[in-house]
Amino acid sequence: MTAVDAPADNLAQIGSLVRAARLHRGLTQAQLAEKLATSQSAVARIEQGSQNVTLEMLTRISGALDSELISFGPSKHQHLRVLGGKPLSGSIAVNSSKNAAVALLCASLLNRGTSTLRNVARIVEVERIIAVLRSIGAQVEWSADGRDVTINVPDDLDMSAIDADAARRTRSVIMFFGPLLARLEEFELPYAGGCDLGKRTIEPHLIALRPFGLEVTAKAGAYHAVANQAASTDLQIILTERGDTVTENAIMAAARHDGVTVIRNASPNYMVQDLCFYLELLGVQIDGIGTTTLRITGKPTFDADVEYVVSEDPVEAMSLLTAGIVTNSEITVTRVPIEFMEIELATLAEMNLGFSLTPEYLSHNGRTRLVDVTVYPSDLVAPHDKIHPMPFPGLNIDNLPFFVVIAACAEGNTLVHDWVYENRAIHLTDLTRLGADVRLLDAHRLNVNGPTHWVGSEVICPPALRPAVVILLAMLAARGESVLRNVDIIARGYEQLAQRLEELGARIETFRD
Ligand SMILES: CC(=O)N[C@H]1[C@@H](OP(=O)(O)OP(=O)(O)OC[C@H]2O[C@@H](n3ccc(=O)[nH]c3=O)[C@H](O)[C@@H]2O)O[C@H](CO)[C@@H](O)[C@@H]1O
Ligand SMILES: C=C(OP(=O)(O)O)C(=O)O
Repeated sequence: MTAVDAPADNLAQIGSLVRAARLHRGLTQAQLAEKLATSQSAVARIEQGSQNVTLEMLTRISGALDSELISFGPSKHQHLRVLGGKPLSGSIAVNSSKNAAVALLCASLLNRGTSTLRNVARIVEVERIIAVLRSIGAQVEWSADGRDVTINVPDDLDMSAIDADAARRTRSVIMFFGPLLARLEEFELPYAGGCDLGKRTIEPHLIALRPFGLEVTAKAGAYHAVANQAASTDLQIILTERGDTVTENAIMAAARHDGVTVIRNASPNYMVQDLCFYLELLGVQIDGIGTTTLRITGKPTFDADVEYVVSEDPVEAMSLLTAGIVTNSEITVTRVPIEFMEIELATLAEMNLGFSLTPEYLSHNGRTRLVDVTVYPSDLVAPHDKIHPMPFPGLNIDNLPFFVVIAACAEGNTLVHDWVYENRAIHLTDLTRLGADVRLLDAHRLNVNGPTHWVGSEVICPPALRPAVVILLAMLAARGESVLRNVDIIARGYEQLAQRLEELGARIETFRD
């Protein structure tokens, strides 16, 4: 039987599919191994994407899990059928964050020792960065339970072997610039991609990294980077934008810079804090974590075996709370990183949402403050003022789309202003297909008139992560049957979202054409 000689990215995707289907069936790796007459470690390797699998094995796995894992011929997208209009109940925990995980994976390039990242979300964005790391020579392994990742980076990286396809499908790969500039004199990175949110510049990254000696020219399909001497030992970096990944790039460059770097207008957002906590474990001294001015004392080499537990995702917290709010349910979302949800909750309080919080407790990283939030059925009203995002501390840019579906449930008129992305607001007008009155005033502003009498409908998933989830959540509110087509993009940022919502009582069925 022929082995599927697939690129690492595909093997990782097959592994993720196997794991998702196994968990959906409620089987352990050992139970699946028994059905397949193989060992648990073989199942673990398949799920890690670290083993070529035969077509025969794939067919057997499909049979054992009663799930079509691969199809031949034209690709078959995944769709969701939702039977909505029913209240949810129960409790659900927030998963660890996509944006911290990708930053930490990029930062592991700085370390010569073993970096173990615990509690990593098994999502496509993470798999893509792992595929890129593996392609240039890093050893990246998932633990048997699929929660932890260990990374070992060799002294010599082979940038010519980079998995350009995986790299081009994520924007996060731009965070290779910061750690690589201290390791390599010259390298190329494919142009970074991501969701369809309109143009996203990398200019602030190039400005921030220039004082460290990085010079970048754009060539056909790739950035050509040359690392020169840094401008001086002590550096002052003033960011032109308080962006998250640009701050992370500057921090990673500063960590390896032999001197003191002061970064001003830094983003103090959650993923930046996670990155700083990991670098502290590596021995980098960072003053000002959680503020807009960071003072970093770098080190030319790192050779430490470190473990870091990734913190909880505020955007997933917002997504799960929204599921409860739009279905007018009482649900509890546990492990909410409260520092990054305060403004969202204050805005929701102004909209008359009833909710309660437990006392704070610490995340497994020992640093991030968590609470459990219970939301109650409420008669929502539109806020007096427009809702708009700001770099942290402000209403999170990625949480804004959830306020559109919430505003559609509220009595009155809400203006939502997404000044950040050129092309994200438009995707939310798909809510009109489910009965909402959402009008695009211009590329950045939406007028939402509620409350909505939601009705089930069929919608093709927008090519943007958060708007896609917003449509799914509106379908939970909509009476009758809805179909959301081509939902693959949701797996970029959410692990098992449909299945986890089902645990709250949502009725969602996954199917393919
Ligand atoms: C992997 C990761 O961590 N991704 C997050 C990160 O992406 P990332 O850091 O890549 O975000 P971008 O650099 O694309 O910034 C988003 C947009 O905001 C604009 N901008 C940003 C800051 C600012 O002070 N002024 C300004 O105008 C940028 O020009 C851009 O249009 O931050 C975004 C904004 O929080 C989030 O949506 C992404 O989920
Ligand atoms: C825009 C987002 O992420 P990225 O930067 O990965 O595109 C997001 O998470 O909504």
